[in-house]
Amino acid sequence: MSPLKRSYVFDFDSTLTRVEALDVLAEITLVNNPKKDEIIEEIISITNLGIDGEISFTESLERRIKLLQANKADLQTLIVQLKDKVSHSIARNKSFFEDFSEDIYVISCGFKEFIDPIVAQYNIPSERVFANTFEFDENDSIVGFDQENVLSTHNGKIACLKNLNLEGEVQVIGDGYSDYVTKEAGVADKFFAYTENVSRTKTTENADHVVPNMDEFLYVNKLPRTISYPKNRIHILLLENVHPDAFEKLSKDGFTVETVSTSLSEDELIKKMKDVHVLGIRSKTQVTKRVLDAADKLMVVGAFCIGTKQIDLEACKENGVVVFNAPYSNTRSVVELAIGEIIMLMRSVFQRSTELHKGVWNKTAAGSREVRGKKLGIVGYGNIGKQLSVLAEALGLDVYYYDVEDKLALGNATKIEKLSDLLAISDVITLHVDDNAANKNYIGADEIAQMKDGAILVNLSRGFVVDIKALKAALVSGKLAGAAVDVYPEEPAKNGAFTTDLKGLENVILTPHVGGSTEEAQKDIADFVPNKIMAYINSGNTVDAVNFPNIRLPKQEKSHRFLHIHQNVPGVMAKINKVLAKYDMNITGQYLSTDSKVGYVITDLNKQYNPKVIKKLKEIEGTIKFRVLY
Ligand SMILES: NC(=O)C1=CN([C@@H]2O[C@H](COP(=O)(O)OP(=O)(O)OC[C@H]3O[C@@H](n4cnc5c(N)ncnc54)[C@H](O)[C@@H]3O)[C@@H](O)[C@H]2O)C=CC1
Ligand SMILES: O=C(O)C(=O)COP(=O)(O)O
Repeated sequence: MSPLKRSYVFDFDSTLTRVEALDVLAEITLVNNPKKDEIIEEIISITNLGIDGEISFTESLERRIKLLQANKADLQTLIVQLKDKVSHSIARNKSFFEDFSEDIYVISCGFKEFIDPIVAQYNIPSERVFANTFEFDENDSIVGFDQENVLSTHNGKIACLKNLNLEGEVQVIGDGYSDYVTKEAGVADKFFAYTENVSRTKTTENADHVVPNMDEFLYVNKLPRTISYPKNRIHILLLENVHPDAFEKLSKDGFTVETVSTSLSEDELIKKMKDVHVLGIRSKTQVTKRVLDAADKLMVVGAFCIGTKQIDLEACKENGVVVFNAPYSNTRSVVELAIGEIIMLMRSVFQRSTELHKGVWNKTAAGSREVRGKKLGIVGYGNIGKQLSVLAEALGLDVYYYDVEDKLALGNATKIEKLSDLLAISDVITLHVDDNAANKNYIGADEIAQMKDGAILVNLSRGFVVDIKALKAALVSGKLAGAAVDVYPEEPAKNGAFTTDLKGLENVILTPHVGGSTEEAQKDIADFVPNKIMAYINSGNTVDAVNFPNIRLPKQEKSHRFLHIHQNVPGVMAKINKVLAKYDMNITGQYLSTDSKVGYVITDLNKQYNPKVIKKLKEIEGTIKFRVLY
């Protein structure tokens, strides 16, 4: 059976290019006109009236041309600009236009003078471009257009297509109502509403398919494409009020992104995970084995924070799910809050403030001390502990630290070998250990007893690190002069009611886990984590993954990329390469990295592949996940 003959009829403005060409021409011709903005606004509104069918197209064209005051030289400038404004996914799939050139037509109510040179780059010859033509006067000024051309008239595209009488299935791809009506009139078999640049309800609600880009169009039609699976089909779920920049960035890259402002319970999450490819969370959402087992399509979890113990990292690995976090973005914010709280506690500022709020003036120096010269004991000298060390020293604090790992002292900080020694000498103890479960109740009654009388405790790490009952007892008895607590053993999934045993105690600063909640930190995280997610989804790069072998293989031109995640058992690589050899595939790059449980291999191949090879690779025993990138 011969393959179905198809003709592909593309619109030009806002479909093949990201812009309406006459709007761009207006920007060029009106550059020095004091009424430029007003006129451009008028042109845009006339353009839209015409596209939506509110006024006749001829009228829209006449009115716009009059306002434009353009000439031939302006058209040259326009062409140069339009060459840079081809729709991204069209440019990405240039080979489709080259390979299917004979079946591709452009029917536009724009003008051949600027369309021809743009689409010629895509191998579409002038004879398959149907559009209007300008009329010029003796000074090369544009004074009108060829009124005989059907495309200058209302519903001109219908007449044009009818005249062409194209063979086979006629598919029209465009963003405007005038494109849709070809289907309605029966001269097109299928209408694809193209929404990469603009989405018009009147067009999308009537379409056979709404295609957000060329990848989706090619996917729906089972045509060759540069991306094997259109990104708009990749569903990203962002929980816990992740900064909106993440939504922007990921949507702009073509993914379908859904946001939820709160965390979700295990059962709620399980219900949602069926169609989720990428999950973004912060410190609250528990990504358990049950959640992962319900998430067949899941490829990545992005922790938009530092801590990752809320995620079952081993189960992720076993399911071939890569986890990224943002290890640095919010560290400075935590450090600044710690410094501020240490000063506030040393000065008893919250007591004085609370008294005054209640109408009591209590001017006193009792229990109010400078930080200068006091001993600060940092427990956990990691990314946060180290930065705090430097800033605290600049304030005149005498810095000591204890870490289970051998960490180099920054500045004049002094390393202490035993926690008990650090507890005994410090005026302020601040906790910055990691979220490892082994740190549960790390600071309990015994440790507090070892602290100086009247010392201060700050916890911005994890709630379970401190035994809250022991802390309360020490604050009530006066053993400790104050505390700042940002994190709690149990934290709510969303904003609202909350209580803790520490509520109501004097000189205790309570904050709702906001150590890393600054605009700067959240913005930076919303840049950092999406970059990691995109690098993995788009090219297979796992550098900086917290649970996975780290690989980056530079992109190679004109190659296909296969990603294979498998159990790390002997012989899998040999089997992969045997399958590739059997199907005569030429490997141009291959990189394998393993850890004790999984192996991850990226293979680049420079030949068209037989689809059977994919099936065979998926069938290899021990395969966890397999993906073709391009
Ligand atoms: N309150 C908030 O909003 C935020 C809290 N955090 C929490 O802050 C903590 C520290 O973060 P980073 O400095 O980025 O982590 P990190 O991993 O860079 O440093 C942690 C350090 O603690 C040390 N450590 C672990 N257990 C220890 C123990 N029992 N005794 C002594 N040292 C120990 C480690 O060796 C490491 O040097 C983490 O728990 C993180 O989740 C981080 C950001 C925001
Ligand atoms: O980065 C971390 O580990 C934090 O504790 C901050 O978490 P959050 O993003 O504020 O839920």
